[in-house]
Amino acid sequence: MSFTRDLARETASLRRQIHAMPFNRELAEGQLDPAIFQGYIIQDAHYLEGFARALALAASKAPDAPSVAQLAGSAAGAIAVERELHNHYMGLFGVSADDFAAIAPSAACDHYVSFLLRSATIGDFPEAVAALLPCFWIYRDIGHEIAQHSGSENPYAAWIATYSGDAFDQSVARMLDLTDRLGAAADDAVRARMHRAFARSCWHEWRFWDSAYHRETWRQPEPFEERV
Ligand SMILES: Cc1ncc(C[n+]2csc(CCO)c2C)c(N)n1
Repeated sequence: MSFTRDLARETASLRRQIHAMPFNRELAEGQLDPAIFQGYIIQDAHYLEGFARALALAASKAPDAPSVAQLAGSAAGAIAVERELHNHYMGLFGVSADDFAAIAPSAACDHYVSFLLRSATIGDFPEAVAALLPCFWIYRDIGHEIAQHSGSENPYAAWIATYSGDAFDQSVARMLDLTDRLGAAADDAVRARMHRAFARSCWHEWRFWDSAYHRETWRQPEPFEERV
């Protein structure tokens, strides 16, 4: 069995739950509250920049030139493709660059990005790749599943088309292939770290949608009077 099949089997339950999340079900039906999608897309723009940085850091650790080119290319592609998608939706919702700059990353976004950056800096190359994989793989599966039963009149059609398109499929296939090769060459200790990093990122994907759906903000302490 390939290494990525193993990863899929271990995270099957969480991945099924991601498909069943109200965010994704309502998005598929075109019924997702635009305010929720707006909050999501703003957080996703923050996420994307951190994700591209993590890809670029991982690229710098790659053991061969084709892998450097693949990951650095995905970093550039992530910024380009997603900027287009985000500009489309931010324009539609009337979110200006200043509005965006005034909204800080959510706790879920910050946590996910920090995890990816940590994996790409402190982790070794296989671990970094395993942490980066769910972002590709889960979005492809969600994109395809939603595209199967969603009409062109769906307000989220541009988002759905991005993640169910051929160009994206190809970059996911390359990432799966790289992970399989790394998993096959790894010893047990490295493989265990890859499994852990992959599962943690799958959880972060779940958390990112959950937090967007509930429009979560940072918890703050109650204000209190200082006694002097
Ligand atoms: C939280 C979150 N996770 C994954 C993606 C999907 N995604 C973002 S960049 C990229 C690589 C190539 O474009 C992919 C697949 C997202 N948008 N938001």
